[in-house]
Amino acid sequence: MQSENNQLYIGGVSADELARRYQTPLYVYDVSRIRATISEMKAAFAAEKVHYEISYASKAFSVVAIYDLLKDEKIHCDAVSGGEIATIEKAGFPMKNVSFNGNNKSLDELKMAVDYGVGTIIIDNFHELDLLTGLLEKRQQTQNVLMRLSPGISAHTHEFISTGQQDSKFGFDLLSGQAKTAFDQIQASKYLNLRGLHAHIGSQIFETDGYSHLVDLLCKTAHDWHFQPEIIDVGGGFGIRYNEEDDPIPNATFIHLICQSARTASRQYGLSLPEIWIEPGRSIVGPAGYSLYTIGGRKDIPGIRSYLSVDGGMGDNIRPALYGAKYEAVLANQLNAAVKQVVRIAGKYCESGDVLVWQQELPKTKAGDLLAILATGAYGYSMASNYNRNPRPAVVFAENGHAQLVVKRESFADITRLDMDYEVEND
Ligand SMILES: Cc1ncc(COP(=O)(O)O)c(C=O)c1O
Ligand SMILES: N[C@@H](CCCC[NH3+])C(=O)O
Repeated sequence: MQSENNQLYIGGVSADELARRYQTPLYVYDVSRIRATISEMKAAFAAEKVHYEISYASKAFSVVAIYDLLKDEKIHCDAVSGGEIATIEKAGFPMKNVSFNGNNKSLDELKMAVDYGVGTIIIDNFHELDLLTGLLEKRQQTQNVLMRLSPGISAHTHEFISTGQQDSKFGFDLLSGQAKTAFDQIQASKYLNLRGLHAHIGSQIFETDGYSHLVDLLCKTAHDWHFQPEIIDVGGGFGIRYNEEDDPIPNATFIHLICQSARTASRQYGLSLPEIWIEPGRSIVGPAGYSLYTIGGRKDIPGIRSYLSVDGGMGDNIRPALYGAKYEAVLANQLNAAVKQVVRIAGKYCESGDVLVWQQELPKTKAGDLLAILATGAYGYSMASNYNRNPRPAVVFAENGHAQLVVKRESFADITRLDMDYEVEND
């Protein structure tokens, strides 16, 4: 965390100046931190001397500015909806470097992907397989695809963000044999070019075992199917630090172990080492993001607790309410002042569960002070809502002392824009 004169700085710009210029609540990204993470990941792969691709998972944070940055960093990205593809297209991001995941892609979304020339479609289920094959046949066009497997591996993470277990809506089920049936169908189609296998075991993962098992399983499956994959894609999920309870494994360690496992498994199953793809979202943008809020009201309940309310909440960060996620906050305008209180930081939404930090030590605070919640760069803006008709905050990118507004704050006019003007008929 950068600080100067007891003030929080983000990308070389003081939080105070950011709040004055753009108001609060505000999402701010430290752009050089995103670049550093990508460089760290690239260096880890380069050290392994493997062919690889880092495909940023858009769901973590999808706006034009992030794709501009990824273009600059020359990595790929993964989309899961027509809306994300439209945002990627607006950024002029090379479509050949885009993959398309999702467990219920509509025909319109598949058409959009094929029309735009999305590089890789990651086929998830039989319905999609039929839709895509029909579409390509009509157009007499071929498409590069991966197959998403449901590997039956449970990562130790929150149930709602664990995706690799057998009881999951994602991917072709391996254990029941459905995946093999799908594989045969894909291989039999002259419109589908199957480049490899994909699986994702979950998110916010703090151990490496799941990935080693997964790599082994993907290679063993390929071997059993007499298939030499060009690619194995092990998904995303690398855990990050939100508060002091989190002790994440460095991205480079995950990558090293994934590559080592791939080497071992390829040798064991008689495969040439495939290209290794990862799909990290949270680990690329999460630690680089800050949410700035202005402190408002306070409620002290004797013998119970104190609530500090801020001008945002579950509409800009649903994760504490949805997953019980724990964050850490700092008093941005008194960064190093001594701790004087323990408070619960609540939002302004009409829900008791609208909490941003369950238990936070802070210096003495007063209304008007600036609070920053750390590591909110992933699944904050991307999961934001207009609950209680609150406008979504603006997004600012800060780098080398320069701040750039990249998404405008919503106005009340934006909030009411889609409500139709209609005549009420009185009879
Ligand atoms: C298929 C797939 N890839 C990548 C990700 C990104 O995960 P994370 O943001 O934890 O890296 C997800 C989300 O969990 C996912 O479902
Ligand atoms: N939205 C989740 C992670 C995404 C899981 C999707 N596979 C979170 O905030 O942690």
